[in-house]
Amino acid sequence: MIAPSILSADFARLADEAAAVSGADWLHVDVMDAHFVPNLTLGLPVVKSLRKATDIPLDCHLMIEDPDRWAIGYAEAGAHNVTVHAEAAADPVKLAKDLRAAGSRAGLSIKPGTSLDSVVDVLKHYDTLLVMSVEPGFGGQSFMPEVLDKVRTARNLVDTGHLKLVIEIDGGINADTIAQAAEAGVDCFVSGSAVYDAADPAKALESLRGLAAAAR
Ligand SMILES: O=C(CO)[C@@H](O)[C@H](O)COP(=O)(O)O
Repeated sequence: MIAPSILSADFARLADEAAAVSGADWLHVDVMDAHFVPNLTLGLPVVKSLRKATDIPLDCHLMIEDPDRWAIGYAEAGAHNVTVHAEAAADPVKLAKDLRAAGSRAGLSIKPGTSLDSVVDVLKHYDTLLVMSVEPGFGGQSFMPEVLDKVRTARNLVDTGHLKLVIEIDGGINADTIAQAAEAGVDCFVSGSAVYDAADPAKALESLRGLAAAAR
C-alpha cells in the first residue's frame, strides 16, 4: 500500500493534489501543531473539506500534543485511520477504543527513539502501527534504516498471530529506500517528496508500488 503524504503537496490546491494521486491506497494527512513537532500544518476544518473533495481514504497522522482530546474529531470527520503518537497519548488504550467507536481505525505512531517494547502491550488495541523513519516535523529528510529492526519485530508479532495490524513506515521513503523497508515487512509506505516533487506524481506512486512489491 502507498500513502502519499500531503506535507509535500501544494496546500492551496489540496483537492487537485489528491486527484493527482487517485491511485493511492490512502492519503496521508500530516496534522502538526507547532508544539509536539516544530512545524504547523493543518487541522480539522481542512480534513473535513478534504474528506468531501476525495474518495481516497484519509490516513490522518496527528503530530500534536493532547491527542486524547483532539483525535476523536478526526474520526468523526470521516478519517479512515487516525494515528496518534505514543509519546503524546495519556491513555492510549482508551483512545484506541474511542477512535474505533467513532468509526475510524486506530493508529499508534512511534518516533525513531521510541522502542517497540514500550508500546507492545497496547498495540493489540490498534489497527495500524506507524514507525517513523525520520524525526517527525518535516518532509524531505533522510531515511533512518536503524528503525527497521522495529519493523522486523512487529512483522514477526503479526505473522505469528500475536498482533493484528497494518505496519506503516513514514519518512524518507523513495525509490532508493522502499525496497529495504518492504523486505523488513512494511505493509504501507508513506511517501511525500518522492511522490509530490516528481514531475508525474501518479507515475512516481506506481513506481514505488512496483519496487515494494518486487522486494516483498
Ligand atoms: O510525517 C512526516 C514528517 O513528519 C512525513 O509524512 C513526511 O511528510 C514524509 O515526507 P518525505 O520524507 O517522504 O519527504
